[in-house]
Amino acid sequence: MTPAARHAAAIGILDSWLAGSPIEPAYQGWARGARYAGSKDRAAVRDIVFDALRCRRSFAARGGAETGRGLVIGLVRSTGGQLTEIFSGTGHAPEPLTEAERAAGREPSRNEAADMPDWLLPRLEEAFGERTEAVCDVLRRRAPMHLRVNLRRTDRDTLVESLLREGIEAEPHPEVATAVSVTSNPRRVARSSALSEGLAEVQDASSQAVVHRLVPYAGRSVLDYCAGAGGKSLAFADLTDAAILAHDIAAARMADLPERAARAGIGVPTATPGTLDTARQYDLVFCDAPCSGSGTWRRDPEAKWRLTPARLAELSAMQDDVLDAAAGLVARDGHLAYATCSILKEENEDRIAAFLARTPGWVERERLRIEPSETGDGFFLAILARA
Ligand SMILES: C[S@@+](CC[C@H](N)C(=O)[O-])C[C@H]1O[C@@H](n2cnc3c(N)ncnc32)[C@H](O)[C@@H]1O
Repeated sequence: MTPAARHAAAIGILDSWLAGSPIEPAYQGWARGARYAGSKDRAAVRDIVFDALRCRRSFAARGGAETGRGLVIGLVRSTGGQLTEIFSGTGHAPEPLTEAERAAGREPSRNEAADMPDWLLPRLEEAFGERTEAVCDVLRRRAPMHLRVNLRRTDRDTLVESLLREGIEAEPHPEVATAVSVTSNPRRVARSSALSEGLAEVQDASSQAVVHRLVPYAGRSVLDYCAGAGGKSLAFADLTDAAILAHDIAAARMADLPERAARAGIGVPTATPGTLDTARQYDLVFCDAPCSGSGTWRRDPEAKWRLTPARLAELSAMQDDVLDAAAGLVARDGHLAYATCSILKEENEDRIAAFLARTPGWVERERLRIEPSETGDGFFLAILARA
């Protein structure tokens, strides 16, 4: 496919999305019909679509319309590309710009330039003050890819060498001791032998940093109460000798965990609310709570436009329920840790304040707030204990 044909494909996918289809089915619908598209074409089309999702408002302003064409015109204008080369009308390229399209388009307003829904900006300002613009700007860019070295299998330098043999360049992360930043060919990682042999797991550096901060509190037992796919359970098992139990309300989310644990040379049993022994207590109960994911919106930009005030309130109620249930499982001298990959105060500091207000006898011991940046996703962690 020519670059122009790739942009034409992205326009079609973005139009389906704007008409109400979720982005994955919209992309897959195109990909299924595009037998002529090789893996590089598919990756390039996906990149254009996701760039446009991340920068929806600013691209629509520069492109003069919130349509697939408008977003892609805005993208080309924003990135200094040649509109006449992409919109040439030849072969499978998009049609040339009309007079009206050439005349349309303007510099985005301050809110549009942040590429955030209007209702969210004041909430981000509450959390970040003068840094709000910089934080929004980070979320407009592609996310870095990080791996966690599995220390029970290898070390970071050996992992970097092993990746290089498969044409993947990577370097030690500047801040997180177990993390490696992939600097070339990230799409090869999923099928690399480093992953299939259990030398590493894909995990953002901020997720790893949260586990590092909790290692001193692990004691002899950790309950990963909202384990999901179990990335943090595996990190705990690699970094501590504590017994780890992975728990989630949805068993299906943990389906791959036993296999991943076996590959890493560790054992991580799983439980659900139906099987969890609620009479048992743990030195550390870790709640990686369901949240808006706003600290990771670079990876899932669709979610930025899908979140509503009503959904945020629903999430806050779920977060409160998780904290209440988890607190009862903490041993007398143990710790309760609450984390989200959200950057919204409502899901973070406010949830801790509400828990402490309604649950006498608990105090906050430590807090970590990680701003989304070139080095990792946004994260929040609070560590609580009985007074
Ligand atoms: C942010 S994700 C966890 C991510 C995971 N810890 C990781 O590192 O990949 C939140 C998880 O909480 C689970 N969850 C939601 N409500 C829950 C509840 N009341 N009890 C336990 N798990 C819950 C969801 O099924 C989801 O898998």
